[in-house]
Amino acid sequence: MYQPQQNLNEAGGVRPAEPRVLVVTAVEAEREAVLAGLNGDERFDVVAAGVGVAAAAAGTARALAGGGYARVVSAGIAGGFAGAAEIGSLVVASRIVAADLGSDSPDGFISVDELGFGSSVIPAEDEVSAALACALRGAGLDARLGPVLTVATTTGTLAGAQALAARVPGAAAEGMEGFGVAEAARQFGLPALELRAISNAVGPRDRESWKIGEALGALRMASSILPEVLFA
Ligand SMILES: O=C(O)c1cccc(C(=O)CC[C@H]2O[C@@H](n3cnc4c(=O)[nH]cnc43)[C@H](O)[C@@H]2O)c1
Repeated sequence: MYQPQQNLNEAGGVRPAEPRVLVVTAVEAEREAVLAGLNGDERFDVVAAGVGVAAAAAGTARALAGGGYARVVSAGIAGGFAGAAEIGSLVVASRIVAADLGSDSPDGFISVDELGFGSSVIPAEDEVSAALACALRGAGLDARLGPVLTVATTTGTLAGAQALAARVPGAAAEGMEGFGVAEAARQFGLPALELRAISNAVGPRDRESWKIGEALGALRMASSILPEVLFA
């Protein structure tokens, strides 16, 4: 994984002194889509930290340890919940929810919050996330604010999708990294937002229906809007 050195860019040149934005994706294809959208904007560092919340948190913390950042963005593809986010659309997180962080029981899921062991929700609806959703729509993109769930296992059944939608009212999208990125940012005292491009429907596993290329295209388009919003 590329480890940005705060004072030098990838070509070895001196970086701009202004606070920077760290964008964290899971895989290289997502990182390349974001970089294409940013079109060489050196105020951003983009790292592919790996799939899943542990890799996301560790990779984010590793990058932030170098200092110099003002904000963190978790970006990538995601599943969309029926009626909330269609394939090819974009979701900006109003809340970043660790939706399976807790305990199972005969009476159903018990969240870590209910267990008294911490919080599974990181609020993300601030003026910046709202401005991003607005700017995306202003650019003609299908974008909305909504809760983005982080799970350890991609949902693969209708019952699973229904259980998550009942657990998190208004759930818009499901990914596997956002809570890890946002928690690492929180521990560094930095704001975080999550931007997801929808590649598939959350529900019965149907690999053939995934539209990863379309979602990566939407992610690239959305990334081109980030500078005007994050450095307004
Ligand atoms: O089940 C499969 O065959 C399959 C094929 C390709 C990719 C997957 C993933 O689980 C990708 C996980 C990866 O992409 C994000 N993502 C995209 N859609 C979803 C989703 O519906 N639920 C959770 N995560 C999703 C995620 O952030 C990972 O980085 C499976």
